Amino acid sequence: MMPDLAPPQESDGEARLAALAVLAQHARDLTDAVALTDVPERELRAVTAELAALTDRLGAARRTAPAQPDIGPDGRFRHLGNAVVGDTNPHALPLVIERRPEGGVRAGITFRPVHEGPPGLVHGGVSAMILDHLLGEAVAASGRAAMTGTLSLRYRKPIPYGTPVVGTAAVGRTEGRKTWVDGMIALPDGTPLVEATGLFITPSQWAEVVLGG
Ligand SMILES: CCCCCCCC/C=C\CCCCCCCC(=O)SCCNC(=O)CCNC(=O)[C@H](O)C(C)(C)COP(=O)(O)OP(=O)(O)OC[C@H]1O[C@@H](n2cnc3c(N)ncnc32)[C@H](O)[C@@H]1OP(=O)(O)O
Repeated sequence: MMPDLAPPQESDGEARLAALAVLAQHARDLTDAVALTDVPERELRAVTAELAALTDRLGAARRTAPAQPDIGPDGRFRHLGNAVVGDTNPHALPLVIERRPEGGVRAGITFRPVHEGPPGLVHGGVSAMILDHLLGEAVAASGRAAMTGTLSLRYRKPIPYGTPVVGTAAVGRTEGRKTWVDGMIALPDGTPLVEATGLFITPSQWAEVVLGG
């Protein structure tokens, strides 16, 4: 049984959502362009004025929250507004997560310069966010809906941005509403960069929820 999801907004047709996802990707590209631009000050000011006008246009009809979880046209749960995986959320990488046949989840990740923490390297809070989500998805893949209770990280090696790395997570054990789950971000050859372990708790009101594929 899926959790009760909010009814879709009238204006959330698939064509509009697809257009919003394209806009969100342009916003990500814009974010990268802002962080890395080397154009002169005069050009910066000109672009800023154009952007302010575009922000006003989008704000002409404004919601209080991004797209809420729903069931997509493929019959699968999706959360387009999510900060990590949401196609219509410019903040999302977005992470594309696969469920592994042997259990758990996997995602290829290429961090970008906007994720900078230490010079030239990925911010530890950004990798923590990705691992939090991956661990949560592993719990969901095991059929439970849960929220992070605790998350513990071991940063073994710095993560470079601009090169592909791999995130994985899998459930260890469960006890009542508690699920222990482990994950890591590693180089493609398996070298661990950040290891995570978390305790996820199924809120009592979600205890009856069994998530499908
Ligand atoms: C309608 C739509 C629904 C859609 C759902 C779809 C989901 C899946 C789909 C797709 C995957 C998505 C993946 C997302 C991943 C992202 C994850 C996040 O970032 S989540 C945000 C960050 N986490 C929070 O904000 C939690 C805030 N905290 C809380 O809400 C509560 O404290 C909560 C739920 C964690 C526990 O509340 P209680 O009221 O259920 O807990 P009590 O009944 O007091 O405790 C139960 C047991 O758990 C232990 N416990 C509780 N909190 C703990 C904690 N923080 N650490 C350790 N143990 C804890 C307690 O000691 C107790 O254990 P004893 O039974 O006595 O042995």
